[in-house]
Amino acid sequence: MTTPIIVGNWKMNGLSADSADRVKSLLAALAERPATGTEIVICPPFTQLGLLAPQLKGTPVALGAQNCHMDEKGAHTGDIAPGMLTDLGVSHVILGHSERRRDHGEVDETVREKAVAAAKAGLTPIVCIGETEDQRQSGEAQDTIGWQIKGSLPDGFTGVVAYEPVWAIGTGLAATPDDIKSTVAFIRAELVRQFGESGKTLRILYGGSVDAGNAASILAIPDVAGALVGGASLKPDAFLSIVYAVPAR
Ligand SMILES: O=C[C@H](O)COP(=O)(O)O
Repeated sequence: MTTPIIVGNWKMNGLSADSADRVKSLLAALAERPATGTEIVICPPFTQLGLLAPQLKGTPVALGAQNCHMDEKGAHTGDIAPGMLTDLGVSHVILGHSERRRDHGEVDETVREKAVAAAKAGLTPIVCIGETEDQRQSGEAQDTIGWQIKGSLPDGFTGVVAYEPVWAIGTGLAATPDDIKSTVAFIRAELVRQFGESGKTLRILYGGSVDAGNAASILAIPDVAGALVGGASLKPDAFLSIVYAVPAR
Protein backbone atom coordinates (compact mmCIF):
# COMPACT_ATOMS: atom_id res chain seq x y z
CA MET A 1 0.00 0.00 0.00
CA THR A 2 1.22 3.52 -0.77
CA THR A 3 2.15 5.62 2.24
CA PRO A 4 0.83 9.16 1.81
CA ILE A 5 3.38 11.92 2.29
CA ILE A 6 2.94 15.61 3.06
CA VAL A 7 6.06 17.71 2.66
CA GLY A 8 6.39 21.26 3.92
CA ASN A 9 8.93 23.33 2.02
CA TRP A 10 9.70 26.41 4.08
CA LYS A 11 11.86 27.81 1.28
CA MET A 12 13.96 30.80 2.46
CA ASN A 13 11.93 31.41 5.60
CA GLY A 14 12.77 30.74 9.23
CA LEU A 15 14.98 32.10 11.96
CA SER A 16 15.83 30.10 15.06
CA ALA A 17 13.02 31.30 17.28
CA ASP A 18 10.12 31.13 14.84
CA SER A 19 11.28 27.80 13.40
CA ALA A 20 11.42 26.17 16.82
CA ASP A 21 7.99 27.59 17.67
CA ARG A 22 6.50 26.34 14.43
CA VAL A 23 7.80 22.84 15.07
CA LYS A 24 6.63 22.96 18.67
CA SER A 25 3.09 23.77 17.52
CA LEU A 26 3.13 21.00 14.95
CA LEU A 27 4.35 18.40 17.41
CA ALA A 28 1.87 19.45 20.09
CA ALA A 29 -1.04 19.15 17.67
CA LEU A 30 0.17 15.80 16.35
CA ALA A 31 0.49 14.49 19.89
CA GLU A 32 -3.18 15.42 20.47
CA ARG A 33 -4.34 14.11 17.14
CA PRO A 34 -1.85 11.78 15.45
CA ALA A 35 -1.84 11.49 11.68
CA THR A 36 -1.04 7.81 11.80
CA GLY A 37 0.01 6.31 8.49
CA THR A 38 0.98 9.61 6.87
CA GLU A 39 4.61 10.50 6.38
CA ILE A 40 5.15 14.13 7.36
CA VAL A 41 8.32 15.94 6.34
CA ILE A 42 9.39 19.52 6.89
CA CYS A 43 12.18 21.10 4.86
CA PRO A 44 13.49 24.22 6.56
CA PRO A 45 16.47 26.23 5.30
CA PHE A 46 19.91 24.65 5.80
CA THR A 47 20.59 27.01 8.70
CA GLN A 48 17.77 25.49 10.74
CA LEU A 49 18.49 21.80 10.12
CA GLY A 50 20.98 21.32 12.93
CA LEU A 51 18.78 23.21 15.35
CA LEU A 52 15.58 21.38 14.53
CA ALA A 53 17.04 17.88 14.27
CA PRO A 54 17.10 17.24 18.04
CA GLN A 55 13.58 18.68 18.39
CA LEU A 56 12.28 16.28 15.73
CA LYS A 57 14.19 13.18 16.71
CA GLY A 58 11.81 10.38 17.63
CA THR A 59 8.73 12.34 16.53
CA PRO A 60 6.32 11.63 13.64
CA VAL A 61 7.83 14.53 11.66
CA ALA A 62 10.87 13.85 9.47
CA LEU A 63 13.45 16.42 8.47
CA GLY A 64 14.22 17.28 4.86
CA ALA A 65 16.56 19.65 3.07
CA GLN A 66 15.81 21.82 0.04
CA ASN A 67 18.86 20.89 -2.03
CA CYS A 68 22.19 19.10 -1.91
CA HIS A 69 25.34 18.80 -4.00
CA MET A 70 26.10 15.75 -6.13
CA ASP A 71 29.62 15.28 -4.75
CA GLU A 72 30.48 13.71 -1.43
CA LYS A 73 32.93 16.47 -0.51
CA GLY A 74 35.42 18.85 -2.03
CA ALA A 75 35.99 22.34 -3.33
CA HIS A 76 32.40 23.54 -3.71
CA THR A 77 32.14 26.74 -1.72
CA GLY A 78 28.72 27.27 -0.22
CA ASP A 79 27.42 23.82 -1.09
CA ILE A 80 26.20 21.00 1.13
CA ALA A 81 26.96 17.31 0.51
CA PRO A 82 24.30 14.61 0.99
CA GLY A 83 26.37 12.98 3.76
CA MET A 84 26.40 16.25 5.68
CA LEU A 85 22.61 16.10 5.71
CA THR A 86 22.32 12.51 6.90
CA ASP A 87 24.96 13.35 9.49
CA LEU A 88 22.47 15.80 11.00
CA GLY A 89 19.54 13.39 10.91
CA VAL A 90 18.03 14.61 7.64
CA SER A 91 16.13 11.89 5.76
CA HIS A 92 14.69 13.61 2.67
CA VAL A 93 15.88 16.18 0.15
CA ILE A 94 13.96 18.24 -2.41
CA LEU A 95 15.78 18.33 -5.75
CA GLY A 96 15.18 20.26 -8.95
CA HIS A 97 12.63 22.66 -7.49
CA SER A 98 11.57 25.11 -10.18
CA GLU A 99 12.93 27.98 -8.06
CA ARG A 100 16.37 26.38 -8.20
CA ARG A 101 15.97 25.68 -11.91
CA ARG A 102 15.04 29.38 -12.32
CA ASP A 103 17.53 31.01 -9.92
CA HIS A 104 20.50 28.65 -10.04
CA GLY A 105 20.51 27.18 -13.52
CA GLU A 106 19.63 23.75 -12.20
CA VAL A 107 19.06 21.42 -15.16
CA ASP A 108 17.78 17.86 -15.50
CA GLU A 109 21.27 16.40 -15.68
CA THR A 110 22.40 17.97 -12.41
CA VAL A 111 19.14 17.01 -10.75
CA ARG A 112 19.72 13.41 -11.84
CA GLU A 113 23.28 13.40 -10.49
CA LYS A 114 22.06 14.84 -7.22
CA ALA A 115 19.31 12.21 -7.00
CA VAL A 116 21.93 9.47 -7.39
CA ALA A 117 24.18 11.02 -4.74
CA ALA A 118 21.29 11.63 -2.35
CA ALA A 119 20.04 8.05 -2.59
CA LYS A 120 23.59 6.72 -2.16
CA ALA A 121 23.86 8.68 1.09
CA GLY A 122 20.55 7.23 2.30
CA LEU A 123 18.32 10.24 1.62
CA THR A 124 14.92 10.03 -0.06
CA PRO A 125 15.03 12.39 -3.05
CA ILE A 126 11.87 14.35 -3.84
CA VAL A 127 12.38 15.36 -7.45
CA CYS A 128 10.31 18.27 -8.76
CA ILE A 129 9.00 18.53 -12.30
CA GLY A 130 6.43 20.82 -13.90
CA GLU A 131 5.72 23.14 -16.78
CA THR A 132 5.90 26.93 -16.86
CA GLU A 133 2.99 29.13 -17.87
CA ASP A 134 4.57 29.69 -21.31
CA GLN A 135 5.00 25.96 -21.87
CA ARG A 136 1.42 25.39 -20.80
CA GLN A 137 0.10 28.13 -23.10
CA SER A 138 2.03 26.80 -26.06
CA GLY A 139 0.77 23.24 -25.53
CA GLU A 140 4.19 21.94 -24.44
CA ALA A 141 3.29 20.91 -20.90
CA GLN A 142 3.39 17.16 -21.47
CA ASP A 143 6.54 17.29 -23.59
CA THR A 144 8.26 19.32 -20.88
CA ILE A 145 7.23 16.95 -18.13
CA GLY A 146 8.19 13.95 -20.25
CA TRP A 147 11.69 15.34 -20.83
CA GLN A 148 12.08 16.23 -17.16
CA ILE A 149 11.18 12.69 -16.14
CA LYS A 150 13.65 11.20 -18.62
CA GLY A 151 16.38 13.65 -17.69
CA SER A 152 15.98 14.09 -13.95
CA LEU A 153 15.22 10.60 -12.68
CA PRO A 154 18.15 8.18 -12.61
CA ASP A 155 18.00 4.45 -13.30
CA GLY A 156 16.72 2.60 -10.28
CA PHE A 157 15.04 5.71 -8.87
CA THR A 158 13.11 4.92 -5.70
CA GLY A 159 12.34 8.43 -4.45
CA VAL A 160 9.29 10.63 -4.79
CA VAL A 161 8.18 12.68 -7.80
CA ALA A 162 6.59 16.07 -7.12
CA TYR A 163 4.49 17.54 -9.93
CA GLU A 164 4.47 21.31 -9.50
CA PRO A 165 3.10 23.39 -12.35
CA VAL A 166 5.31 26.47 -12.07
CA TRP A 167 2.38 28.81 -12.72
CA ALA A 168 0.59 27.43 -9.66
CA ILE A 169 3.44 28.00 -7.21
CA GLY A 170 2.80 30.80 -4.74
CA THR A 171 0.01 32.24 -6.88
CA GLY A 172 -3.00 31.01 -4.95
CA LEU A 173 -4.14 29.39 -8.20
CA ALA A 174 -3.78 25.65 -7.77
CA ALA A 175 -4.33 23.44 -10.81
CA THR A 176 -7.85 22.02 -10.92
CA PRO A 177 -8.39 18.46 -9.71
CA ASP A 178 -9.25 17.44 -13.30
CA ASP A 179 -6.01 18.93 -14.63
CA ILE A 180 -3.98 17.33 -11.85
CA LYS A 181 -5.67 13.99 -12.49
CA SER A 182 -4.85 13.99 -16.19
CA THR A 183 -1.28 15.20 -15.72
CA VAL A 184 -0.63 12.66 -12.99
CA ALA A 185 -1.98 9.93 -15.30
CA PHE A 186 0.50 11.11 -17.93
CA ILE A 187 3.35 11.13 -15.38
CA ARG A 188 2.41 7.63 -14.24
CA ALA A 189 2.47 6.35 -17.82
CA GLU A 190 5.91 7.92 -18.36
CA LEU A 191 7.22 6.43 -15.13
CA VAL A 192 6.03 2.98 -16.15
CA ARG A 193 7.56 3.46 -19.60
CA GLN A 194 10.89 4.42 -18.02
CA PHE A 195 11.05 2.11 -15.02
CA GLY A 196 8.70 -0.76 -15.83
CA GLU A 197 7.11 -2.43 -12.81
CA SER A 198 8.71 -0.11 -10.23
CA GLY A 199 7.28 2.90 -12.08
CA LYS A 200 3.84 1.73 -10.98
CA THR A 201 4.58 2.33 -7.30
CA LEU A 202 6.68 5.51 -7.26
CA ARG A 203 4.82 8.15 -5.30
CA ILE A 204 3.61 11.26 -7.12
CA LEU A 205 2.89 14.43 -5.17
CA TYR A 206 1.15 17.58 -6.28
CA GLY A 207 2.50 21.00 -5.34
CA GLY A 208 1.37 24.53 -6.15
CA SER A 209 -0.87 26.63 -3.89
CA VAL A 210 -2.09 23.70 -1.83
CA ASP A 211 -3.89 25.09 1.20
CA ALA A 212 -6.37 24.13 3.88
CA GLY A 213 -9.27 24.87 1.52
CA ASN A 214 -8.27 22.81 -1.51
CA ALA A 215 -6.23 20.01 0.09
CA ALA A 216 -9.08 17.53 0.45
CA SER A 217 -10.09 17.70 -3.22
CA ILE A 218 -6.48 17.41 -4.39
CA LEU A 219 -5.54 14.59 -2.04
CA ALA A 220 -8.68 12.68 -3.01
CA ILE A 221 -7.33 12.21 -6.56
CA PRO A 222 -6.59 8.47 -6.60
CA ASP A 223 -2.97 8.50 -7.81
CA VAL A 224 -1.89 11.59 -5.85
CA ALA A 225 0.12 10.29 -2.88
CA GLY A 226 0.42 13.62 -1.13
CA ALA A 227 1.42 17.24 -1.43
CA LEU A 228 4.48 19.46 -1.53
CA VAL A 229 3.37 22.54 0.36
CA GLY A 230 5.12 25.91 0.33
CA GLY A 231 3.40 28.95 1.83
CA ALA A 232 0.85 27.01 3.88
CA SER A 233 3.61 24.98 5.53
CA LEU A 234 4.70 28.12 7.39
CA LYS A 235 1.39 28.20 9.26
CA PRO A 236 1.05 25.19 11.56
CA ASP A 237 -2.76 25.23 11.49
CA ALA A 238 -2.93 25.33 7.72
CA PHE A 239 -0.23 22.69 7.35
CA LEU A 240 -1.99 20.41 9.82
CA SER A 241 -5.30 20.85 7.97
CA ILE A 242 -3.53 19.57 4.88
CA VAL A 243 -2.04 16.65 6.81
CA TYR A 244 -5.46 15.74 8.20
CA ALA A 245 -7.06 16.03 4.76
CA VAL A 246 -5.22 12.90 3.59
CA PRO A 247 -7.99 10.40 2.84
CA ALA A 248 -7.97 6.92 4.37
CA ARG A 249 -7.23 4.47 1.57
O1 LIG B 1 7.71 23.51 -2.73
C1 LIG B 1 6.57 23.98 -2.67
C2 LIG B 1 5.94 24.54 -3.82
O2 LIG B 1 6.79 25.32 -4.58
C3 LIG B 1 4.57 25.11 -3.62
O3 LIG B 1 4.62 26.38 -3.04
P1 LIG B 1 3.24 27.07 -2.63
O4 LIG B 1 2.49 26.07 -1.82
O5 LIG B 1 3.64 28.28 -1.85
O6 LIG B 1 2.54 27.39 -3.91
